[in-house]
Amino acid sequence: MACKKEKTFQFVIVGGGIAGVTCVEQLSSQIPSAGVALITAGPHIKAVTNYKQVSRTLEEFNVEERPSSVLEEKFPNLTVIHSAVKSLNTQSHTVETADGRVFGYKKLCICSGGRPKLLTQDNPYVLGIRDTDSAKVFQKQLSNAKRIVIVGNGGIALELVYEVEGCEVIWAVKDKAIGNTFFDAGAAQFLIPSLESNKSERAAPCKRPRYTTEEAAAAGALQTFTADRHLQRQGSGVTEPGSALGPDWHEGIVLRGAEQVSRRVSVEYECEVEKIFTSEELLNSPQQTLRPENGTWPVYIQLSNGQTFGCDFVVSAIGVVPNTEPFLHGNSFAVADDAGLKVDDHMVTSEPDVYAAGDVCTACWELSSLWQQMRLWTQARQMGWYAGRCMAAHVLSETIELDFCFELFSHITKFFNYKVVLLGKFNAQGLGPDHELLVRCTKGQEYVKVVLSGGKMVGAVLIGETDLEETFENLILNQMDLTPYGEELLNPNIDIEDYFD
Ligand SMILES: Cc1cc2nc3c(=O)[nH]c(=O)nc-3n(C[C@H](O)[C@H](O)[C@H](O)COP(=O)(O)OP(=O)(O)OC[C@H]3O[C@@H](n4cnc5c(N)ncnc54)[C@H](O)[C@@H]3O)c2cc1C
Ligand SMILES: NC(=O)C1=CN([C@@H]2O[C@H](COP(=O)(O)OP(=O)(O)OC[C@H]3O[C@@H](n4cnc5c(N)ncnc54)[C@H](OP(=O)(O)O)[C@@H]3O)[C@@H](O)[C@H]2O)C=CC1
Repeated sequence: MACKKEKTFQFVIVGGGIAGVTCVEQLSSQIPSAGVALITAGPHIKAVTNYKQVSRTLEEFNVEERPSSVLEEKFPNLTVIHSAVKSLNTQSHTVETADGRVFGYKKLCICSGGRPKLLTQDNPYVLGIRDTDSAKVFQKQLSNAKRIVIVGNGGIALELVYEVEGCEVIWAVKDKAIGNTFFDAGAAQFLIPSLESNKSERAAPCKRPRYTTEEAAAAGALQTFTADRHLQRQGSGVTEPGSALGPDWHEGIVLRGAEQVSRRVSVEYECEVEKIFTSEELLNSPQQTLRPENGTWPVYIQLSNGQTFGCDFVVSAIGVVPNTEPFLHGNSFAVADDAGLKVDDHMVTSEPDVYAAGDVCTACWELSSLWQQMRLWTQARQMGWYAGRCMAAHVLSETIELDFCFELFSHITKFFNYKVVLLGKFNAQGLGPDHELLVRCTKGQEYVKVVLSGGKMVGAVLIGETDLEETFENLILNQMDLTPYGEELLNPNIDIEDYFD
């Protein structure tokens, strides 16, 4: 880094996604006189709008892309620099941008997000979806496609298989059930019928009826309850990167292929990708598993279950890799197994005066037994906000404790047009055999799962308009012994909110 330092800022934040922007906002409001620079590779920044605290830990908000001038007008001490950081020298406390400028910092926060993991690199027929540009490329290619293969079993795959129309979708998952990142097999079973119906045919998920006996009987719901509702106690065991998209990213864009069909999804379970190849490679290969249409598709994908599918393109939805390049070179950052920058309970990396937040970092403090990191919008906002507070506190020589939002994992989202709330150890993560599950399910309406450990509630999955999130959040947070209530906990004829008031 031979160039001359242009300016030194008290705080430099790298990345204009939710983590970076929230960090900037927090710092700028807490210490308005401090010089803050936001260095970001993308042309826009992300802004949280319509923020709503749903309960103690659950939050909902929209995210908008905005010109950075909006932020600069709001915070006069902020300078936004639109260029990628190409190198960082933690010894001299400087960063160099792709356009050759060098800036000094007193404290730096890396919020450079992540990029999609790709099944193969540099294959034009394998797409990852991350930012607005990659979503546009996907949309354009889809408009001419008759068949696509989606690989992966997490958030993006769940959204795409439901949203894509006018195109046959082959969904390759490596598990026995769909949506393994968010659900167990029971929830997957509940959701699968939504995939089999046309989007236009499916009933809008209804608001949860209150289950008083009279109302249920009057509405004919009692019959539904006895026929379809199952209350079970189960045994245990069960280019320049832009900012990541987020909630409802697909709502403003048409995801339609070239066919007249509405939705046609077939799921290939328990398989991984063995090979991806072009029609020429296929025709030159001696393999025997050819299908009649072979040679007519631009790309082929061979799965470990012996099936080979031709398609217009493959979507690689297999998770994200933290964007740590090129920051690592020449520095000695401690990096976690998932390639994220390790941060402690003050969001500090292993390098002095360097913090990190959002998808790029890996939480390495002693985690609460009810919280885990997932690379989500909400956590990016919470980490960016908390990193800003920690940076300010360190400059002001104040002490700061780990924020309450890291006590309990909570996430609200929507899959297959159902509201989905995840709390705590919703999939009994890390609990071993020492837990039990209570499940209540009404076909087409709601799926409620509670995870109990030692008689206490430690997690829950709520699908549909259950209205249970606040009560369950309280039960998880207060760790009340629920043994005396047993299965009554999910009895639909008991208003649980009143029960625990
Ligand atoms: C398709 C899709 C749908 C999603 N849906 C949801 C959802 O419904 N709910 C949810 O909670 N989460 C969702 N997520 C996840 C969520 O979007 C991310 O967890 C979150 O946006 C991460 O925020 P971030 O600020 O850490 O990173 P990003 O948003 O990725 O921002 C990183 C920023 O860093 C910049 N940058 C990168 N490298 C450099 C560099 N070298 N120099 C300077 N700047 C750099 C980028 O330009 C960008 O501005 C979704 C993600 C995707 C891809
Ligand atoms: N509504 C929401 O909350 C949404 C959130 N997101 C977020 O956006 C980010 C990107 O989403 P996405 O890409 O779906 O990532 P996710 O992490 O959600 O899911 C990745 C999926 O791919 C599987 N996988 C990993 N490697 C392979 C492989 N080689 N072959 C086949 N499958 C593999 C993973 O299995 P395993 O877990 O066993 O490794 C997992 O099921 C995530 O952070 C996600 O949380 C995205 C969309 C919606």
